[in-house]
Amino acid sequence: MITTVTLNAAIDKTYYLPSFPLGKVSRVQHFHAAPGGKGINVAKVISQLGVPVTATGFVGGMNGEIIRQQLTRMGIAHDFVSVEGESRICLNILDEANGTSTELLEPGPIVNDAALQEMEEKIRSLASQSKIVCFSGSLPAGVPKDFYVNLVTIAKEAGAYVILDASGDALRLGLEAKPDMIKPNEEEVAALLGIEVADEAALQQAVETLLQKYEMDRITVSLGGAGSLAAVKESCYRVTTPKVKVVNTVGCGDSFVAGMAVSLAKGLSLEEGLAVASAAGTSNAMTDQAGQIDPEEFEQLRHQVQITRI
Ligand SMILES: Nc1ncnc2c1ncn2[C@@H]1O[C@H](COP(=O)(O)OP(=O)(O)O)[C@@H](O)[C@H]1O
Ligand SMILES: O=P(O)(O)OC[C@H]1O[C@](O)(COP(=O)(O)O)[C@@H](O)[C@@H]1O
Repeated sequence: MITTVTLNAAIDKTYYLPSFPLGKVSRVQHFHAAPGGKGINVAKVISQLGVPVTATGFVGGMNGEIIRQQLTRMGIAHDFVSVEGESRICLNILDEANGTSTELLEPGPIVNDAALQEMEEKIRSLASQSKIVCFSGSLPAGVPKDFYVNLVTIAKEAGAYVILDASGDALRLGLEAKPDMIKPNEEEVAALLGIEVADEAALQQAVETLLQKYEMDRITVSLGGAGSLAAVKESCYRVTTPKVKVVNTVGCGDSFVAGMAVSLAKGLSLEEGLAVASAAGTSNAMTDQAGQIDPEEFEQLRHQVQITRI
């Protein structure tokens, strides 16, 4: 089993607008709402790839109930910790005229100490039944900035392979617990080392430094439509994804993480894993919803991904 952890679960709402003029009234004709937040998106794609997954995290209020109900309807197992307050809504406004995506992310509920303790116990129990545990996304108020250190440590002690996909302080501090894999973007790599990443050679060097410093198994740096760069102890790879018609890129990173988790759970090689992860990310970019892939397209894309050892 794979466990995904979303400490700030959400309802991801997407408004599809022919145009989005600022300071004007726009009437929304076409919208979509689904359980989201990074880890839940990861769970949705893992499930679409046919691997058993359990989603956990904090949920609260009516939105929390909707998240639980919708995941049940999707056939995704879940085991959340309830908190007071309301789970957030994350709004993505797609302007179809100029192809822009504008995201408005609510802060989410305030988590108390009792819920933090309950979460630690939940991770201990789920990680002991899981090959892979994916921690994804931002921390809601009340969660200490270094909480991922506790959770990553617990999951590793329970014997799981740990993926951490976060940013800012949550990632920087979480690294102290030495997760097995991270999936930063270029900016996050630069921020972690406090450097400027001028070109791909500098990025490769930065990634190798991080890999060594935090004794990780692998780092994949996602580069949007330009693909990704991946490093393990002995080698580094440049991955190029096919050019496609892009509809909505929200959730591409989560789909990539889902592909990586699935390939690790199945014992695939890093190169096979990169093909699966990249194809999942690209397939998500071609759909209008975050955390969704088209199985047929995914299969085709998987064979079109180009991986070069650098
Ligand atoms: N415009 C795009 N065209 C094709 N593939 C994409 C595109 N955007 C993202 N992807 C795929 O999804 C992966 C993750 O996307 P990325 O945007 O880098 O992550 P994040 O959502 O975390 O910023 C990329 O490495 C790539 O494989
Ligand atoms: O938990 P965070 O970091 O606030 O991010 C939440 C948002 O990230 C998303 O999961 C999208 O993430 P990516 O596009 O980076 O994959 C949205 O669905 C969600 O609204």
